[in-house]
Amino acid sequence: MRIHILGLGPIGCLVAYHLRRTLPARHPITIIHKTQRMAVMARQAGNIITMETSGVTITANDFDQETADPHDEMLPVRNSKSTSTNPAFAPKSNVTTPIESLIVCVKAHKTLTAIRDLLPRISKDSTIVLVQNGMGVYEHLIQNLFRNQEQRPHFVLASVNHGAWLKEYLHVVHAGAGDLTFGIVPDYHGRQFEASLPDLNLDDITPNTHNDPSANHYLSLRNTIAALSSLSVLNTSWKSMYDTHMTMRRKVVVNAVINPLTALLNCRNGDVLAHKSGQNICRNVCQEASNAFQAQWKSELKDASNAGHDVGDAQFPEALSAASLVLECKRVAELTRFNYSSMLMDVRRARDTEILFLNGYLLGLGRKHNIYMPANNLLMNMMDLRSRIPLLS
Ligand SMILES: CC(C)(CO)C(=O)C(=O)O
Repeated sequence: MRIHILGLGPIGCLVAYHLRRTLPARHPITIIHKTQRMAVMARQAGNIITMETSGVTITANDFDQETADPHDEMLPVRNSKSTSTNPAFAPKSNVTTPIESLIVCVKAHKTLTAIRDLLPRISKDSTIVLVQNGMGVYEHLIQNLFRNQEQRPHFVLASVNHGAWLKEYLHVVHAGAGDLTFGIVPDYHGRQFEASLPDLNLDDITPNTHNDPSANHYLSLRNTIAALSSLSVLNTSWKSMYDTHMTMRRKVVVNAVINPLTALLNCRNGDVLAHKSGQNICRNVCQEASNAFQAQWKSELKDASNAGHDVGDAQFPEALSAASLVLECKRVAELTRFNYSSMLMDVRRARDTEILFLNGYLLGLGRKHNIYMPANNLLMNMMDLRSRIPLLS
C-alpha cells in the first residue's frame, strides 16, 4: 500500500517519520510538499525527515515526493505577457495515479482546498484520515466536495495531543509525548466496522480472506487502520466512533480556551490559567460548550428513541460536564505550559487561524440548539479583530 501525507507541519512530519521507520520499505510513503521550492529544499537536504527528542536527532529517509500545487512553477512568470500556450505555464506536476491512503495534517481551515486539488485522484476506494485541531472539518468536506454518499471515500477522524514543533522544514522536535486516537466514520453501506466491540477487529473492515466480495473497496481502509495502529511509539489507538467523538469534543474545548487566549495575549500556554481572570474565562467557555453538548445529546437521544431504539436511562457523559472540561483545560495548560499554541504561532506569522473550527464550531452547535454562548462569541470576535490588527513588534 502507498500512503500519501498532506501537510508537513509538526504533526505531519511526526506521522510521516514514524510510518517510514515502522512500515516495511515495500509500502511507499509519499510526502506532498506545498510548493516546488519546498520540494527542492527537501531534495537538497537529502530527502529525509529529522526527528528530535531531548536533543537527540534521528532521520528517516526513502520518501517519495510530490508537490501539491501543480501550477506552482507558473508563479515566476505569472505577471508576464505569456499565455497558457507558453510552455512555462505547463503544470510541472501532472501526477494522476490514484491515491489509496491520504493522511491529512494541514490546518482545519486549509483542508478543503488542499483536498480539492487532489480530487481527481481520490475515489470511493480511497481512505482519508483527518488529523487536525478542531471539529466540523469532515462535515465541511462532505457538504462541499463529497456530496454523493455512494462515491465518497472512507473517512477516519483522528485526535492528536502530542506536543511538537518544527525547527526547520522537515525537522520536527517531539517536545511532549501524548497520544493519537482515531475512529472510522460509518459508511453508506452500513458495514459494521465496530462489530466486535468492546474490541475492534480489522476483520470487521474486511476479512483477510477471499470471502468478501467488497474486499477491494475496503482494502485501503483496513491497511490504513493497520498502519496507524502499528505506530505504538505515538500511542495510537483505534477507538469506536463514539469514543473518538468524545475525545474530539474534549479537545475542541481545550483548544477553544487555550488557543485564542494565548493568541490574544501573546503568551505561553501555561500563563492563561495561572490567574483568576483566565480561570473565569475558561469556566465560562467550558460551561457554554457543555450546555451545547448536552442539548445535542438530548436531541440525538430523542431522534434515536423516535427511530424505535431503546435509549434506556442514558446519562449525559460526565466527561462533557463543565467541571470535567475545566479540569482538562487545566491539565493541558499545565502539561504544555512552556509551549506557544499553534494559534499564537499563526498570528505571529500573520496567517489565518483555525478559530472557525474551534469556537466557531461550538457557536454553530449552540446556534443549532438555541444555547446562548457569550464567552465563545467574544473570543471569536476578538480573534477576528486580532487577525485584522497586526501584532506590533
Ligand atoms: C493543546 C495545544 C494548545 C498545545 O499547544 C494545542 O493543541 C495547540 O497549540 O494547537
